[in-house]
Amino acid sequence: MIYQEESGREYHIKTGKNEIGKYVILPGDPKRSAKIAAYLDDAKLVADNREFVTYTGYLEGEKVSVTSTGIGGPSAAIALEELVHCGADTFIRVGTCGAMQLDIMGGDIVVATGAVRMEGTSKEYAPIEYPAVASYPVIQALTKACETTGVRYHTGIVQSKDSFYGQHEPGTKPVSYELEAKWEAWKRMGCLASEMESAALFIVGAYLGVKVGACYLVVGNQERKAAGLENPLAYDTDMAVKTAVEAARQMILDARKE
Ligand SMILES: O=P(O)(O)O[C@H]1O[C@H](CO)[C@@H](O)[C@H]1O
Ligand SMILES: O=c1cc[nH]c(=O)[nH]1
Repeated sequence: MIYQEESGREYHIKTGKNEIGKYVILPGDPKRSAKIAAYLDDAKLVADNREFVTYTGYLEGEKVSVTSTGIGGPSAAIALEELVHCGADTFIRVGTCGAMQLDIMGGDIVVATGAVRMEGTSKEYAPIEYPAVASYPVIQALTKACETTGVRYHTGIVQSKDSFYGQHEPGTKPVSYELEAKWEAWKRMGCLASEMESAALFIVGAYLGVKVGACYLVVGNQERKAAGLENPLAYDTDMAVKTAVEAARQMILDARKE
């Protein structure tokens, strides 16, 4: 890679090859990295550059890393590419999302099976006809983890976009005609929730031949609010974090049985 440092460290995430596990948990928020690392054994801070904060520790004796991706597809794609250079091959995004269907409440967990590509990054990797799909073993591990913890969860398609305020205040944007019409279409197609990184991660993961899945805390549901229904808000990501960590543990144990 043209910008790799002489030390072998990656240009943006500043990690080297033997510092990263095969399994990596990917929060968006850099402050979430330390919270996730607390669930690993013997976790150590490996690198802290820009939005990319990386810890590496162990689960069931297997090296596992955590790297934050920041907000949006561009930085998430960079993190994924550079982590793959460092030897990682299985990724779990753990994020937050806003629900779109009336039966989904703040505090629930959503597990993505795929993502609508209403963002720019994935279009620089694959033609728009190619679907952004989560990896089946990661989906399975995440749903099993939700069953184990007993959390209320939903599995299905999420929508990834670039503009947070285009989701929440579409009518204020000059392209409101497009944002509002498409939001209605995603809802009618059964999209569960909206977030910002998964489509890029699923497409870059498919291009690189690695496994990627995602789960999210539902912060709130603007559709419930619009319908005049109760709309509890939730900000504590701990259950989503536990779900992602348990899914990683599950995949590590399953790999040993094979
Ligand atoms: O909580 P994270 O992982 O950052 O995920 C969601 O929160 C951010 C927007 O508030 C976007 O990154 C979105 O995808
Ligand atoms: O509503 C939300 C909540 C989190 N992240 C988003 O992108 N949207």
